[in-house]
Amino acid sequence: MTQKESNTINLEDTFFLYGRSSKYKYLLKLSPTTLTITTVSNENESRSLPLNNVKIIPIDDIYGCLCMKPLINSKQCYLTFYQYVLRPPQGFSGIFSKKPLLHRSQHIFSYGKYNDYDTNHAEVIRWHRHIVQAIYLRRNLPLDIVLTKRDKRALVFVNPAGGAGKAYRLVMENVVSVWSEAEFSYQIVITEYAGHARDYVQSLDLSEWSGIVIASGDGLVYEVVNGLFSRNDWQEAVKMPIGHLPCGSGNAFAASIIRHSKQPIAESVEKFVVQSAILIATHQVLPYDMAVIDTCDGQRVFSFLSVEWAVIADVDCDSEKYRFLGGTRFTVEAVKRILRPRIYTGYIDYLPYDVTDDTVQRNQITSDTTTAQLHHHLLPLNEPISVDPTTSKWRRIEGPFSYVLITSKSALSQDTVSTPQSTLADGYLTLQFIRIRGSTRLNLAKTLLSLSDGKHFEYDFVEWMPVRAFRIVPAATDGNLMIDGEKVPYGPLQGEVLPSIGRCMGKQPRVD
Ligand SMILES: Nc1ncnc2c1ncn2[C@@H]1O[C@H](COP(=O)(O)OP(=O)(O)OP(=O)(O)O)[C@@H](O)[C@H]1O
Repeated sequence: MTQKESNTINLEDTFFLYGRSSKYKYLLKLSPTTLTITTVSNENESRSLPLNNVKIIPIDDIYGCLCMKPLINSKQCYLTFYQYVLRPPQGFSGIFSKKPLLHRSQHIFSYGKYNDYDTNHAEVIRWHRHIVQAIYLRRNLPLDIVLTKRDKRALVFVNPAGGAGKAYRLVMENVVSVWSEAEFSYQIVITEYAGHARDYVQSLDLSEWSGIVIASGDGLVYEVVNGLFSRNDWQEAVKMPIGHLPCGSGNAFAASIIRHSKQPIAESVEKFVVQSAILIATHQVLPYDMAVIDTCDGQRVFSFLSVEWAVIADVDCDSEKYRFLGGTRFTVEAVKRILRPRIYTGYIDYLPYDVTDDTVQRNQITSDTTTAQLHHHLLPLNEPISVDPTTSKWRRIEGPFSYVLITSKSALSQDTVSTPQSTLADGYLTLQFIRIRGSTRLNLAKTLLSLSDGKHFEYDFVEWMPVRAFRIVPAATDGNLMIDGEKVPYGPLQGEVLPSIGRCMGKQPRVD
């Protein structure tokens, strides 16, 4: 926020709380960062003031503000603030848990200082404009977006097949009201077939939209992201901010974005959707890492989440038949896999992450860069990688493995923390694996159970490291390999991190 812009946000006036007796009035003071509400006695009444008569609300906790007309003829006008804030659990739930919960509330104030409605209305409109401006400035959006996208709508893809068919209802019942409170403008497109969103973004006029929101699971995010990369102007297209409403059975992107902001993930599906809707409406534009991946059938795809092999790929892929269970499908399949573990033979080559490797900075993307050129360390997939320590920085891990996961984000679903230390843009991928040693069943059980809070990294049989690039070479000809939860042909597969190449609708953690 520039000094000039923030100086304009300074208002002070007296309001009444809607629906309450007029024994108190409320002095509202707006600054660029806070709204202060001071309760004062109404001069016509001689009442004592309540304790804590000053309430300071950070602008970061206000996600919207609306100006409303009275239903009946009146000179008063109303100003409503919508607030979303972490607070200790209250009432019955507070007995069992002290974990703070996100709470949505509204404050409706009436204003009637002047004798005519029009003057009061003009004053409330002025308050509304300044509050909206304060919320907007707190978002600290990049200048190009402020200059070109301020009044543009977001394009929202809703997948009617997503999340066991619940995506559309989740949006209508939980998102629409929040977005009207936040005055977030959008247009919904309901996807009609698998691949529709991908086709749609390939010919999208980028200048017409402020961002793209996906109301589905990670599958539709993958489609949209890869659709953007397949455009001739992919260099511009991948800068389009992507938001995720977690309406699928796997919602790792939304979970990783919320984890990055250091908010707890709301426990019910509906509240998680509301939490994401509020974050999207008030989002900052954050960069995130991706990976370029070459598969054995000659395809090049772009991953925003993970590469899975061995048990983790089996659970993700083979749980598809339990889609009707929603997120529980992963648990059901995991139990089966622990009881009958499979062994994956082969090896993994990797290039360790080295902070002094500045190839990425030296090779900036220009409008001439093609997606085929979008790597610095990969060889053609059929060319062997030298792992001779005297001549090469690449290293090899020999299998067999029971568990292999490579991630660029922290979450693998809303209740799975695969890589606890990951932020959205670390600049590296995290390779984690379990070699077949000791008791495979017990090790897998401990690992899969600890994924709920990311504590599996504490077991010494779970090995992990940050890598710049990798190549998985399975020895067998059949098995499961998944990219961002999508099955890909089984065979050698390689990838390299693309630091900060994507942009998402997220929030930096609060510094209070
Ligand atoms: N109208 C549609 N009918 C059928 N499939 C669709 C439609 N629109 C999109 N799809 C496809 O649905 C697939 C599943 O979506 P997504 O992953 O987003 O949701 P999900 O419920 O979490 O599923 P999963 O957990 O399997 O990823 C996507 O690959 C997408 O291509």
